Amino acid sequence: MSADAIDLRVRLPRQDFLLDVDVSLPGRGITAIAGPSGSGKTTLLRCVAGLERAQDARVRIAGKTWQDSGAGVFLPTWQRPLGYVFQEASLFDHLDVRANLAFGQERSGSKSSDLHDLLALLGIAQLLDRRPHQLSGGERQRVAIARALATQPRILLLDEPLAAVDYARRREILPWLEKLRDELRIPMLYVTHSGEEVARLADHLLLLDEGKVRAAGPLAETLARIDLPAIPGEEAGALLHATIGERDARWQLARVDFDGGALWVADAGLAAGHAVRVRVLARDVSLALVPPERSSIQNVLPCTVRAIAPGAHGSQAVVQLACGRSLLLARITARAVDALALSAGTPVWAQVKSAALVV
Ligand SMILES: Nc1ncnc2c1ncn2[C@@H]1O[C@H](COP(=O)(O)OP(=O)(O)OP(=O)(O)O)[C@@H](O)[C@H]1O
Repeated sequence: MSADAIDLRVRLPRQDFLLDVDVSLPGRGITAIAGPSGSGKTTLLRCVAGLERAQDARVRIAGKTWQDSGAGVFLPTWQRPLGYVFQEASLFDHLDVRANLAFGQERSGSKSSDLHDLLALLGIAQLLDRRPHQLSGGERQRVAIARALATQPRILLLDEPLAAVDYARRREILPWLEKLRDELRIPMLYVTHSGEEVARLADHLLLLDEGKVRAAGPLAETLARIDLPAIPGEEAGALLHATIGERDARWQLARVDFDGGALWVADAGLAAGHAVRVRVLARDVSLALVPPERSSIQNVLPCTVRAIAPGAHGSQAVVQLACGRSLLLARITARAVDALALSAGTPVWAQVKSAALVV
């Protein structure tokens, strides 16, 4: 474990629920915390913040111990350098944006030059004189994030920050969150129910189920596991980290290159060299033992079967494929697995019917 890792061991019993988590998370980037309703996501965040006092817990962030029940250490919330962003931005209505930000700054004694950087990072410099009711939902959340960051925290905790924002505003705020992920040096724990936000923002995924860790790992690797349920409400599928390689103006397609091959996807106007994420749903991948010819499916990748698991319905199977160092999932019928005699190690051609840039 690296020195700046987030080390969480929390045991918190409640009447009908036990949060029992022991996990080490990376000290950089966004860790999405997902799982069914009531699985303990918010409770875990509240334990990190010290808003919930688990009797049996160890919380270490950026090399500092915030809580260690064995050693009798429990820092109260105000002594934990953290930023907390809720579903509804909790700004002071009687203060303008400038004063709201100053409130966060005074708490930490940070400098105005830091604030200048924050305004640019979140694109809110032109909103300083407005009061919260004069902001859109997306702008309010950006100000709430800036205020949380103005305290110079060592970690940013976000509890479904886009859940109360409508679809259009969500699309507007996502690029800012991407920018934060790429430019901030502190880690973020990001609770969400949205597969879209996970695919777009997360570097790492922590999946909770009934208070326990169901999985924790790098995003692409974890999404491609066949022993896990997909994120609740989302379809199973893989995520590829890729780069725009070439654009075909005539057919409005872009080639994305990843470790394992290349796919043509709808052109989103991004220039060659741009890093992108590509989502490939399991239901859009079929398999063949020989390279298909004269097919309408033009994205065909040589792969090797890594593992096969039963699908959600008895007729289905999910096949995990290695394509270079990337992983794909294919959902096919159990009968097709039998007919093609697929097993771990079988070389196959994956036909990708549809793949989309996550933008
Ligand atoms: N203050 C509380 N007192 C007692 N039980 C609580 C309290 N808050 C939450 N719970 C229970 O703890 C469990 C975990 O709740 P939590 O809010 O952490 O789940 P969650 O994964 O964040 O859910 P959701 O996705 O619905 O927000 C649930 O069974 C919930 O009913």
